[in-house]
Amino acid sequence: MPSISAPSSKKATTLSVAVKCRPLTEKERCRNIIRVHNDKEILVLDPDLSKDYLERIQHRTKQRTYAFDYAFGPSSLNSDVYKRSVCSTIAGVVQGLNATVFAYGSTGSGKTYTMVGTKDDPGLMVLSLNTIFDLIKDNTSDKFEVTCSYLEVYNEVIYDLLEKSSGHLELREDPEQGIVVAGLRAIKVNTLFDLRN
Ligand SMILES: Nc1ncnc2c1ncn2[C@@H]1O[C@H](COP(=O)(O)OP(=O)(O)OP(=O)(O)O)[C@@H](O)[C@H]1O
Repeated sequence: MPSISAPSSKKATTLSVAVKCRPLTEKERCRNIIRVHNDKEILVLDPDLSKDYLERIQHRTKQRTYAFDYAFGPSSLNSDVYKRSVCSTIAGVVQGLNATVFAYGSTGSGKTYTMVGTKDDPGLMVLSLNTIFDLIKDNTSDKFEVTCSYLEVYNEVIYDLLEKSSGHLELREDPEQGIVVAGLRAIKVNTLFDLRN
């Protein structure tokens, strides 16, 4: 079966990609074509159920395995995602490293749920802020300034989700940091979260 994965020679990377398959809605149950194979791979079944056994074994099928740095199934909590794929990145922020965590996906794919979450299943932004403030509390020698913004890039237009009446934001050039978004320190691609010290 064909599979797509990062080259095995690539041992260290500054970019990790995680996939999270949210629980299916009632309407979607008839198109249940995603299987989380293991903690790194998902299988997308051929949605054309009319294909017979012969076609499938002769690879005349659209069934594909996709590999990621992390794969999470419908029963995974946001805290599982956070612990495995984000937590170590956040710790570096308090030591002066820049880090970006963003959610990308189509409408209704679960980006807001993953980033914001609920009271019972807090999202990555909430868990990150908890970690940041815990680390700051433990650090008695440095002074910190924490800023937070929450942006969405939708159809290539940027919106400030903390100030909905602000309309869309413009990109501007910052001579020191390259492109930044409207002077804010966070970006979001239909939910993108950027942490800078
Ligand atoms: N892990 C999950 N467990 C339970 N429900 C979930 C989960 N992830 C997403 N959902 C539900 O799926 C629906 C769509 O999710 P969400 O609103 O987060 O999507 P979105 O990608 O932010 O959509 P949009 O781009 O349209 O804002 C919501 O009803 C949400 O509660």
